[in-house]
Amino acid sequence: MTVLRIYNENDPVNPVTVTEDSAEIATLLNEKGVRFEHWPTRTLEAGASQDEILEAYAGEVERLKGECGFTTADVVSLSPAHPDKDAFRQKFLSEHRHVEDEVRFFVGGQGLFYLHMEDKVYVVLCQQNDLISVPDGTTHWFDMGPEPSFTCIRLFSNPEGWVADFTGSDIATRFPAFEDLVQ
Ligand SMILES: CSCCC(=O)C(=O)O
Ligand SMILES: [Fe+2]
Ligand code: NI
Repeated sequence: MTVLRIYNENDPVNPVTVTEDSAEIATLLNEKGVRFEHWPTRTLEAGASQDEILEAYAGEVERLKGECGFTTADVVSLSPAHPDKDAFRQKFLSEHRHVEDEVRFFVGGQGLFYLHMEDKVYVVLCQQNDLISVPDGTTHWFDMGPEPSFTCIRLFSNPEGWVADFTGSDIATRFPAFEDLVQ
């Protein structure tokens, strides 16, 4: 179940809001310009290829491309067996921003997005069928946990794909990690 926790940036221990109500999560995120939707489940064979996944969700991907001007889409998938899972986890675990919206659709699995917006940190546990779009310039980080298990469709308008501008802040080290929040 998708969960949203909202913290004051200076108090990573006591969230001011915790909700599992999808409609409330969407409302609270939309208020900050963060798109949050549930897409329908599309039937996929186990071990489906990137092209098969993108084909299955072609309708939604084309809609977002049309609405937001994205030009490319890819699929990122990690499992606990991935030899570089620790390096991948660290790559996203430092606060950064992008010059374009960060759009992620969870075909399967789950991951934690930490959105540092004004004086709050919105911690969103995204799971299967969740679509989140983090507005360009929003400082954020992502924790896939010690045993990552997710498949995400990513949409880009930047021809260079995933480019991050790290803020150099250590705020991510002060907030609860995936294993602290996800059972
Ligand atoms: C699920 S992709 C990992 C998250 C990400 O791309 C990012 O934080 O920039
Ligand atoms: Fe990012
Ligand atoms: Ni959900």
